[in-house]
Amino acid sequence: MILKPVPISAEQFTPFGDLIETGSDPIAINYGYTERHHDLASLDLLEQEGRPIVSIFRSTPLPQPVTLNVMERHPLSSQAFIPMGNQPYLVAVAPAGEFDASKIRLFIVKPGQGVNYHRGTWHHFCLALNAVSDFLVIDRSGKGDNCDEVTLVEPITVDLSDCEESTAR
Ligand SMILES: NC(=O)N[C@@H](O)C(=O)O
Ligand code: NI
Repeated sequence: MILKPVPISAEQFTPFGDLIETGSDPIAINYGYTERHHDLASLDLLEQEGRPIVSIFRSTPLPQPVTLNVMERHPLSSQAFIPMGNQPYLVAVAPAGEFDASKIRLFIVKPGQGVNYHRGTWHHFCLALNAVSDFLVIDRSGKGDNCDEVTLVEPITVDLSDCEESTAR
């Protein structure tokens, strides 16, 4: 199957999680020298005495044409990725619940945008593009098996041919 990514939007990502980006009504703090773009993601990290943790994922781009063979979910927690560099990246998601490959959605995400997968949202592991890319990751440490993985019966080839958002920065 071939999929073309579409630019992510908060509305289109709502079934899967939160889009983390600056908005139009920040709170002025620090004597007006800082805009607080407040409370952007619903973190769900405490299940079964879970502990929120902050990590950095240094991700190497998959060879092109990018081919997706697996999807995963975290049944016990959310997982947030905030890019630390200037490269776009890909996000592949499917609704929580029984995995349905026909419901996979593929997004291209700008360097200034992060994503927070809600608990149980199926997603592909971190998909850097163009260059090795660092992501700040907020997820859960704790008891229990928190990663289910499925292998795609039909791998997905990502078509970036006319995706101007995917070009290197
Ligand atoms: N395995 C791991 O910590 N990372 C994945 O969950 C991922 O979504 O990249
Ligand atoms: Ni994950």
